[in-house]
Formats: sequence, C-alpha cells, structure tokens
Amino acid sequence: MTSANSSTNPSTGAPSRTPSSGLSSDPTGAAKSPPTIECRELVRIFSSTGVEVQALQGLDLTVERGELTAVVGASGSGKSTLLTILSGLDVPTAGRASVAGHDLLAMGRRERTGFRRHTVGFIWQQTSRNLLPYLTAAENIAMALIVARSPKRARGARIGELLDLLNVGDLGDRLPAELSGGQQQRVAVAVALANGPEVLLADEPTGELDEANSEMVLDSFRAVNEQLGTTVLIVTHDSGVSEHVRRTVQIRDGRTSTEVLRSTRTDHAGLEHEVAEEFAVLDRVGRLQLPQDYISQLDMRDRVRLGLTDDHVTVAPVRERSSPAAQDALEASGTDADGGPDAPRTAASTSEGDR
Ligand SMILES: Nc1ncnc2c1ncn2[C@@H]1O[C@H](COP(=O)(O)OP(=O)(O)OP(=O)(O)O)[C@@H](O)[C@H]1O
Repeated sequence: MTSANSSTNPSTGAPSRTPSSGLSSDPTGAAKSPPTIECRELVRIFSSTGVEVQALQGLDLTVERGELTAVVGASGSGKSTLLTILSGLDVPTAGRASVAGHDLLAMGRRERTGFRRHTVGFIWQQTSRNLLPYLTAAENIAMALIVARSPKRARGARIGELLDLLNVGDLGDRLPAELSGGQQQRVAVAVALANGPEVLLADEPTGELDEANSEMVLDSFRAVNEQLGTTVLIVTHDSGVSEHVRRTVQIRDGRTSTEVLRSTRTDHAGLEHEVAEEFAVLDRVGRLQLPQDYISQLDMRDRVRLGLTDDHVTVAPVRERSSPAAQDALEASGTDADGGPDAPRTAASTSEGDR
C-alpha cells in the first residue's frame, strides 16, 4: 500500500516525526536537533554541447541525525548527482542543501575543504577507488588519519578499533589485492570513518559484490550506524538494500517519490515482526508522484480527477465519453464513465485507515 506520509508513525500509530516532510518539530514538544541532511527543491542542471540535462528536479530530502537511509532509483534518476552534492564535490544549480549545519551552496573554498576533511566520509562503488593499492589495510587507515591530522600517538589504537568494528581485525597487514571485494569495501568504510565524520555517504557500495559480500558490507554500515551513531546515506539501484535499512527513499526523475519504512512490532504473543510500509512522498507544495504501476493499471493519462472525503483523497482516471464501447464496458462494471463518484479508488490516499 502507498499512502502519503504526513502524519502518523507506521510503527506506533502515533504522530510521527515525518522524516521526508522536513519538519523538525517534535510531537512530544521536546527540543529536537536539526536534521543532519536537508535538501529543499534541489536542482542540478548539467549543460554540455548545448544540451541541458536536469539531473535533479526539485528534490526534497530530510535525514535526521543517526538515521541509516538508502536512496534507491533506476540508472539516471540522479542518485550519484545527489551524493556528489552532499559530499561537497559538486554544487547544485538551485535550491537549498545543508549537511551537519554546513550550507552547501554558500560554502567557501576553505569551509568546503574542512567539510570534506572532517564532516563527511565517502565510499565509492569501485573498490579500487577507495584504497591505495600499495598500502596495507592498516596503512590505508593510517593515511586517512594523517590527512585528518589525528594525533600520532592515538593512531595505532584507532586503527585497531576501526578494523575490529568492521570485522576485518585480522586483515590489517594485507594489501587490497589480497582481500576479497567485500573485505576491501569494509576496509574502505574504516578509512572513511578515520576522520570521525558525522555523516557517511556511500555510492553503490555493493555494486561490484556478490550477494554474500553485499550482505556483509551492508551489515557493516548497520554496525557503524548503531555503534557510533554516524548518520549513513547509501545510494544504490539495488532495491534489496531496503531490507538492511529502516528507511528507503526512492528517487524517480530527479525527485523523491516514495519511501519504505521498516519497523519492528511485537504481537499479542510477544513475538517481534519486521514490518515494511510504503509511503508516497508529499512535498511542501502538495505534489506527489503516483507509482508507475498504478498509473498503468488504471490507464491514467494527462489528467485525473481528485476527490476529497472526510479523511482521504481519491485520484481517479478520467475516461473519454466519446467511445460508446468504452462507455458500455464501464457502465457494465458499475463505474462512472468520467471517473466520478463511482470510480475505483486509486493509489493516492491520505486516509488514516490506509496507514
Ligand atoms: N557531468 C555531467 N554532465 C552531463 N550530464 C550528467 C553529468 N552527470 C550526470 N549527468 C546526467 O544526469 C542524469 C543523472 O545522472 P546520475 O549519475 O546522477 O544518475 P544515477 O541515478 O546515479 O545513475 P547510475 O545508477 O547509472 O549511476 C543522467 O541523465 C546523467 O546522464
């Protein structure tokens, strides 16, 4: 089921903290820290040889401190563009973006360098891009500590801690070529954590790995998130990643379209169950994207009819009146020809009962 995520927490049924809405008010009234990542109406236009490509088309995204989030989307949907902006490697064309209190559009060169050195850690898809091939795993981490100007005397202990945290404690003396792809990525996570970043960003970190290695790497992200409290954002085209994170945001055509939130619920017998619920993202001006399969199934095109009831909104296809055959078929099925009051209920709903 897909519903707009504007008011309840799916795991408790209580008023939620609405992760995608961008609101930072706490329903309990307690003061709440600002989101670690916040994007509003983010636009990135690339111009090359006279052709403009809108990679991001007004993207909204809010990630609270300490969240572990995956951003998934098809090839070309804008995932890497978003990540290079959040890591300070690229600057958006318009909109607002901030990470750990740094305004990514207003940052000067010096702040940007400091931001990349101390605030964010980055993991690339290509295992070979993350590690220096002629240094051992431990030396790669040491190099990152030197760049971060970590005190020399603390480095040995920190390297050991990071290798243990990433479950590669016994592999510190190996060169990257002597490690499996999954082990290399786990060392890469350790390198990215060396500067003690508030935010860890990963671009397709499992893209070159088989299933078993992917699982291990994703478990490492979870361990880092839970044990260090680091905010983690992973972008991937692999929708299977959503099973490893509590929150998955789907990007379509440069904008966030849906979110899957996973939670643990306890039944009457005291047994715990993982529950995943899908929500449509409603932006600040009321726009949402209907899932493509809903649109196809109901053959919705160009315009739809909206209806407001006490507690939900309906979206119904508009049928052409001109075709008598279609009219007959619709009447036979008990559906109003123009998608009026008898029209079937469709995807978009803000009904409390639907959540
Ligand atoms: N430097 C660039 N110059 C021109 N167009 C670009 C540039 N970078 C990205 N694009 C375009 O922007 C769009 C989004 O690209 P992006 O790499 O962000 O998508 P993606 O979702 O990460 O795709 P993939 O999963 O294939 O890596 C694409 O149409 C791409 O061709």
